[in-house]
Amino acid sequence: MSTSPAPAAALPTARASARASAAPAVELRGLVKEFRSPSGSVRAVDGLDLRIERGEVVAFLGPNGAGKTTTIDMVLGLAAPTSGTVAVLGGTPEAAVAAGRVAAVMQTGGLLRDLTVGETVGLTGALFGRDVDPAAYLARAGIADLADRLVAKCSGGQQQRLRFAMALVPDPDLLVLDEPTTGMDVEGRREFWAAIRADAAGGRTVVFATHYLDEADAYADRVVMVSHGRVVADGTAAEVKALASGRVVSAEIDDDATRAHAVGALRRLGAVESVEERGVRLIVHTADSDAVARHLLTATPARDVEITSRNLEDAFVALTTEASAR
Ligand SMILES: Nc1ncnc2c1ncn2[C@@H]1O[C@H](COP(=O)(O)OP(=O)(O)OP(=O)(O)O)[C@@H](O)[C@H]1O
Repeated sequence: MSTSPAPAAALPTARASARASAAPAVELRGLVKEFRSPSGSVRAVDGLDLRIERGEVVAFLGPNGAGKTTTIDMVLGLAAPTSGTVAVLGGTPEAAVAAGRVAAVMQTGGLLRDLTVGETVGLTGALFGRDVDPAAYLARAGIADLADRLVAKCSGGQQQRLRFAMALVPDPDLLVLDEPTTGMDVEGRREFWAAIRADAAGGRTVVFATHYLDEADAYADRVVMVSHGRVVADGTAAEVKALASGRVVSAEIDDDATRAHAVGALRRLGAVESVEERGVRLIVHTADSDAVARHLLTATPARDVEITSRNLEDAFVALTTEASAR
């Protein structure tokens, strides 16, 4: 009996075949950005290391002022790092942008209100020296029916999908979106992300900044959580949620020496993230509240034991607050 080799796995595009051997889409090493002002200096990005492979859809998540936009500006070559390095598709951001290999969808700007949606895409093609068929790009952005509408008459969500259509014109390897759905209603967000995900299925690398945990959860393969200019969590949404979805166990131990001994023992228990003392009360953040409660009740004279859940938002605050305390 003869055997034939297994067929090669189907690759959606030539882009996908280039992935394995190619340089990462983004590689940030020891990235620092300081802004100086008369009132002192702000370290917006504080030693950020991040490697994004080709074809990944990555959410860059963080509270206000975490450094998301500043990092994105450096990836797009719009700002220079104070120190550290930025490599995009194996070269400088400027080279990648000039070659049309990186495109961005920002929150505002970039549109002329008196043009129609179709004319806007046509003009974008002209800027790249290409005669493009706007209808094809509008269809991919899910706004084929808006070709003749004036930009000024489009809703915020429709304008964002138009920015997305424009970003597709150079067929970039890397698409960067900075808080693209801010201000959109639920339906607008869903339609916007459906268009992005459909496009990313072809192998394009997508990096987006957002405040919305649910958006990162639903649409990203990987979530990078930043706070105070540093990465505080990095993994799949499920992994980050698992990190974030612990419980808080608290209890009181009156005697100082016994409490200090209990703190040490709790820190040695598996699945304990942190132990904090507030007066006689111990506050324990943990992924295994049963084990912590059992320990407190059986191995210590703890009383008034309480177990409470942390929701994702609480956990996000906890993770980002821990980062600022370090
Ligand atoms: N040009 C600038 N001059 C001085 N400080 C700046 C400048 N740009 C940003 N910052 C500061 O750097 C920090 C990070 O800002 P950045 O806009 O990158 O955060 P962000 O995570 O994008 O926040 P947001 O979610 O609010 O958009 C903030 O403290 C901000 O005030």
